[in-house]
Amino acid sequence: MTDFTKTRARFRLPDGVIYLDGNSLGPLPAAAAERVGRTLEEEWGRQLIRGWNSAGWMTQPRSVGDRIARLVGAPAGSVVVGDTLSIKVYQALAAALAFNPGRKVILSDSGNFPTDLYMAEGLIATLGQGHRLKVVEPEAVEGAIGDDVAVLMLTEVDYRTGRLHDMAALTARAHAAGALTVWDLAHSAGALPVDLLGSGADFAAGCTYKYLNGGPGAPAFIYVAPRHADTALPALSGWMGHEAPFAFDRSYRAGQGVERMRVGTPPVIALAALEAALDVWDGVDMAAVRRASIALCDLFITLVEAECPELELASPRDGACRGSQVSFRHPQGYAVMQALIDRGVIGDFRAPDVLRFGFAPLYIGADEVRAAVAVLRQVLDGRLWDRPDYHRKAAVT
Ligand SMILES: Cc1ncc(COP(=O)(O)O)c(C=O)c1O
Ligand SMILES: Nc1c(O)cccc1C(=O)C[C@H](N)C(=O)O
Repeated sequence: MTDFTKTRARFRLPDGVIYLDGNSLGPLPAAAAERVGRTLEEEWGRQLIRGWNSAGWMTQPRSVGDRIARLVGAPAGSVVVGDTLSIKVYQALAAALAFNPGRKVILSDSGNFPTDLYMAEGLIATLGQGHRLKVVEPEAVEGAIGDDVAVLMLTEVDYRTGRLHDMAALTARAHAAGALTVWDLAHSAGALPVDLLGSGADFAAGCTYKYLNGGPGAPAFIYVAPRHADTALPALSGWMGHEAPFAFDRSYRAGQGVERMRVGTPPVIALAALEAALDVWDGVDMAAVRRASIALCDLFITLVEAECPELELASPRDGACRGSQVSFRHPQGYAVMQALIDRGVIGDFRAPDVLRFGFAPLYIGADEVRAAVAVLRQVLDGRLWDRPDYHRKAAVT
């Protein structure tokens, strides 16, 4: 039984804040500062270069990968950590395309996060082999999986609306059509149970700074299905993915299994913060997280629709079809969100008009949902959003 009052106590959240933006950046785990401090003082400070061996820095990408694997339904040894999600999407897509050389279409949807589509376009240009990115509406994906598709590349949970794709069904459909799959789990890992092995996914990648709470700039992870791990082509053939990095061979030989998806030096200090964040997940049951997340999101929808009829639901109503976030539209969405943030309710805004609220049961409960809706009601009733400074867009929204 997961006790969410205990997990809540393991985060440091400022007083007076209701944090509904863990779908963009998770909060600070209370143990992170001490853990990072230890890496700085005891490991870097005292062990110096010896830390690569004695503090386990060099093997951390795999050991941390194994801890994430448990949370996304992947076997130990199939996940490795490093780089950014954009890089990991590129690597996964490149490897998937190389398995299907006779086909030229990468199929994705308009709900995908732009960086995934940009990286696909960049890869297509680099390869120069006549590939084409086909982007359809999310509802049209299944019907668009034809015999020209090399790779189906999707983000499981839509960053704007929270709409959830059926990973197992779409993967099966892609495989039946002779395509491979690449799944972006940015809004899935730590948000809902993911069954990478059971769904048959070929490749997946995700970030650790959202629901996993690894901190700003925390490294990404990549999953390679065990059946592909020793043959997948590592497009970014950096020395850390080499079979023997310290042999300093002139020629590249891909490392064993998922190790070949490593590129360069691991971000040791960021990995220390991520380790502290993953400690909170030890013993947490993803099924319990999912139940609590759906209950919180359902409560939020019910209260907002009852008390704030000027907002229009932009997320699926059925919890089973949604990630762990709820979005509403309002023509003055940006200003409304600034007014909320000023009053301690932190969500975010996605253009053109989406107010986005993430619900992470590890540190958010029903009382906070009720309090957040009461503040939202005040902001709308009093037109508290109607202030010139609330309309001036910041660089990062
Ligand atoms: C679905 C998705 N993919 C990728 C990214 C970004 O990846 P990166 O860590 O490279 O900035 C995000 C969010 O920033 C995202 O929501
Ligand atoms: N990665 C981010 C960043 O570096 C700055 C600000 C926001 C982000 C995000 O993660 C945004 C997020 N992927 C989204 O769903 O919009």
